[in-house]
Amino acid sequence: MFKKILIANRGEIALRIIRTCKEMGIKTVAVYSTADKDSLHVKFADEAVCIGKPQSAESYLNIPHLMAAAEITNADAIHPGYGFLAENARFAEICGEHGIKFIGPTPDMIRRMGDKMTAKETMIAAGVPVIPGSEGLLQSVEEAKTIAKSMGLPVIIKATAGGGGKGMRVVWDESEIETAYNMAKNEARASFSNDGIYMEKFVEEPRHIEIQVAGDQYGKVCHLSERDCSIQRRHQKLVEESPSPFMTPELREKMGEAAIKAASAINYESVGTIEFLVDKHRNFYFMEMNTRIQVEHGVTEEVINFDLVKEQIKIAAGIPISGKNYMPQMHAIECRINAEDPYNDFRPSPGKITVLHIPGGHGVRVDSHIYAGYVIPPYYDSMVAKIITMAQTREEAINTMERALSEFVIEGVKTTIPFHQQLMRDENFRKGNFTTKFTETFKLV
Ligand SMILES: Nc1ncc2cc(-c3cccc4ccccc34)c(N3CC[C@@H](N)C3)nc2n1
Repeated sequence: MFKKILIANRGEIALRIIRTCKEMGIKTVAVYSTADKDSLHVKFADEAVCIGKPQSAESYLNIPHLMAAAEITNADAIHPGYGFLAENARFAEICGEHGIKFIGPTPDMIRRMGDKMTAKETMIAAGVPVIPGSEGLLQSVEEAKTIAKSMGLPVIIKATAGGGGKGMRVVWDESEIETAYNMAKNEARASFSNDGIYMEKFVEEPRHIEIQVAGDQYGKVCHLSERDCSIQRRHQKLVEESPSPFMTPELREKMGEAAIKAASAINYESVGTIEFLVDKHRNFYFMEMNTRIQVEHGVTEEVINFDLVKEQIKIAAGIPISGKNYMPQMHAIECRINAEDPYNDFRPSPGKITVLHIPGGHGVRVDSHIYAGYVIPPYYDSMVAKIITMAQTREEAINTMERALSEFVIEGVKTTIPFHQQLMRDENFRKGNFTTKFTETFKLV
């Protein structure tokens, strides 16, 4: 087992990883930019190293600075968290070259799943349902027109180096295809230095249901049930829950089996997530595979009573997984609380927290790094807390969330708490009647 882990991240996920390391008796090294010198993860870690200026490129994305921090503290492993370098194959490779264990899958797995067309081809070969579309990357506008004609509109053009909604264009009319093709290609080249694009039939009003998976170094793979992440705004998840209100035992069985096929196809090693689109007829299609621990991993932890970060560290240390699959024993809902103004187009609202009261009580988990007097920096993403509530039924979990949100006091900055309070009271939400289009018609009053 590792003696010392450097956490190459900040905020709540850095704190989350430090907590599990402490329980495992593993020493921790925090890294921080000059803007994060007063952050909680710095205070909770056994050691802390300043790795540079506030801009991520000068600090949390700066591989030489991170490797130097790992060397001088003699860390034997690095946990990347999510975001930043968590899915950067080159970073994983460099860790290996320095004899430091990257806590995650191999660079090859990261690279293959990071290329969306390669990921899709891998899934087709594994017999996992994928969304109908072009075979391989589009080679010309003419080809795009031919495929769109044969599939019927609407279609969606995606960047193979994109993901998470970046580099996607939905086409509703044949006349738009040429423009959409050229713009998608140019945007992909500009954003990802890779202009590979492909086309799919657009699945209208889908749900986004993802399956948590884990695999060890010995070829064993399991699934740890689903999360419904359909409530999103501009591809930013806002609310996640498990079990999905749209799930049936048969669908869970089939999606779990498909997720295991997907992970087994690449001999997956670490924790990961298989994202599916589910249409109104409960047909499901592989969308993407995430090779990292995700923001919303706590929802799964609470419904199956399991520490996913501990599992990820044990897998990296070569410990075999049990291989058993897990089904939800509870209902859990997570609201992401961002320092943004929901009455002003969710504009970021950094600044000093003058008054703070964190909710508690039965069925409430809050993962957060903020404290009274903490100054939320403007340089990083705006999430300041995740409230997770769990209960025997979905209705009770929603009621507990409403109660917890009403207790949550954050003064000095604006937050999305009012948005979530209204969402919990929304009739369609309470009925589980929502798709990824939900927020397009949900207006905060
Ligand atoms: N063929 C096909 N049809 C519908 C889709 C719908 C989504 C999607 C998924 C989740 C939220 C969305 C919000 C607006 C537009 C699209 C989505 C989607 N995503 C969004 C980000 C990435 N995970 C892939 N891919 C799609 N692909």
